[in-house]
Amino acid sequence: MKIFSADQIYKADKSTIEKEQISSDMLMERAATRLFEWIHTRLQGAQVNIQLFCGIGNNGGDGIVLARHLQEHGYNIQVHVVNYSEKRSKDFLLNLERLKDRKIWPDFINEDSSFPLISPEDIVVDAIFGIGLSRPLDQWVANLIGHINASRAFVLSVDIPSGLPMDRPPVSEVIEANHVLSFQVPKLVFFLPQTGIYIDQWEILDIGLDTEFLTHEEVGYELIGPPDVLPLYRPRNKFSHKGTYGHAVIIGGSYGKIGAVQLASNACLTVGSGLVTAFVPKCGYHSLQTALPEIMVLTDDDDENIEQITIPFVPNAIGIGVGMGTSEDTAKAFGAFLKKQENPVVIDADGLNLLAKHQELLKSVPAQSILTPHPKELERLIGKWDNDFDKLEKTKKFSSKNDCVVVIKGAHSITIYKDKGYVNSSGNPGMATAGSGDVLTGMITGLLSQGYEPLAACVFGVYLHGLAGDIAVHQYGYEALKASILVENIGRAYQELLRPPNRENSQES
Ligand SMILES: NC(=O)C1=CN([C@@H]2O[C@H](COP(=O)(O)OP(=O)(O)OC[C@H]3O[C@@H](n4cnc5c(N)ncnc54)[C@H](OP(=O)(O)O)[C@@H]3O)[C@@H](O)[C@H]2O)[C@H](O)CC1
Ligand SMILES: [K+]
Repeated sequence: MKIFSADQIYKADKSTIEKEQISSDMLMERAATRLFEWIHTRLQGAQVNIQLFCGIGNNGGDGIVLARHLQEHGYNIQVHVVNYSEKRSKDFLLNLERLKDRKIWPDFINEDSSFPLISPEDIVVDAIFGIGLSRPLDQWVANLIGHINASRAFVLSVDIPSGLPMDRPPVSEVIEANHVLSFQVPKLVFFLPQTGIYIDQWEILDIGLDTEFLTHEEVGYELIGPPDVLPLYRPRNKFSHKGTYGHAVIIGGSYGKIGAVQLASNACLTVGSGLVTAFVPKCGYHSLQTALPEIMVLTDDDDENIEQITIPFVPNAIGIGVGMGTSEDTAKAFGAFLKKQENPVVIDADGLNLLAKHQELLKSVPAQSILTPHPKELERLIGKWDNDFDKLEKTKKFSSKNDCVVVIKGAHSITIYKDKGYVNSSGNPGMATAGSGDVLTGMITGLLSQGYEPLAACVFGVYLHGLAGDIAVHQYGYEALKASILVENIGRAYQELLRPPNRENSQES
């Protein structure tokens, strides 16, 4: 699903209005009707106190229209206009008049007003600012937002939590939304660590914006869910054999860190690589052969570290770096190995740390290779960033310059290739556990080995990894979720992804 910028959303509005030959207030009516339907379906007329805080722009206008619908259906409402500017939008004013025609007179909150009491049992509709926020809030507006946050009432935000800009981190107070009803498209800020913290849950309301525009407009980011990953899946062929699915090699490990290679190799095999060989220092031989009878093991001459990498065949895919250590000898072996590679490789963990330490090695990384850093590893590679948005821009530049795919691991892992980002939607906090990244590296390597293109292997692999975690969490809970359990659930994740839609349900919806 595409993620649009504020400018693109305004363009989509304009295009819809022109094509359908409707007025802008009709689009506002449509948007607010969706809001009303969402609330009405859930509340079914319940006499809970609903306090609507409306700004003076179109986000506020949505709130005012919603108030009218709620009142017409007998809900118990209080409407507050947050009077932060004299520059009221045309559709806000129009709908304010319509509200007054129905004998609903909002109270106006100004700089010197006292704030209304909000009980924890109330529902707050936050329609103060939408995607038009362009500068820091006046102090009294920030105070009002603080007052709403302190109320412990359920807060439903219209389009985006008020105070949250679309393209940079906030500098003042932001509504902490329990639920965001966002129009038509998800917003990038929902998925970034600095801004996603203001949102518990979000949902898209389809307000019928021009599909032609939405389909053809190029975007910088996409949100990846099942409809995006399913077309990437490569079905198995009846007459296939293990050779069809490639021979992958996982290179890594050092004394005390052989487990990382075990997890990655197991994940690589479980995701479907035909054959898997692990290359480790000698100390890893017995444990790997015992733990994973299906994989083959090659060893370095050294007992504890990798000092020379020799693979006596040409693998279909290589994942390198997990548990590998960063000793000088390993760095030399890594550098020499990279120079010999022609096909994309997957580089993780200490492989990334070595690249950061010896930046001259970057030119030996084959085109379209995959780098899977967590934020600290990314910082070592690309340097410090000012904020999450800057981090993404810098990563895009790094990816373009070095022709590599970068998977920024996190709550919503983002795969970057050149000027495009793919935001993952699966996964949960239980996956923040030792070895989770090793499993991902193994999975991506296993997908590459089966013939997935590098970018597809990342987007598909990251989603499947998160889905395995989402399935596992039902049985284990967040705390007890271990990386090996993720591997055990890769098969179920495939099944879940490929499960045909329930026909009855799909007919109803
Ligand atoms: N397609 C859709 O998604 C539709 C969305 N709708 C809703 O419209 C809003 C966007 O409305 P807009 O009027 O453009 O912007 P806001 O309501 O967010 O803000 C109103 C104006 O406030 C000014 N502004 C910005 N920052 C501040 C600030 N810190 N303090 C005071 N004032 C501020 C700014 O105007 P300026 O000219 O003064 O810069 C804003 O324009 C969207 O989120 C949806 O809720 C439509 O209803 C239907 C289609
Ligand atoms: K809002």
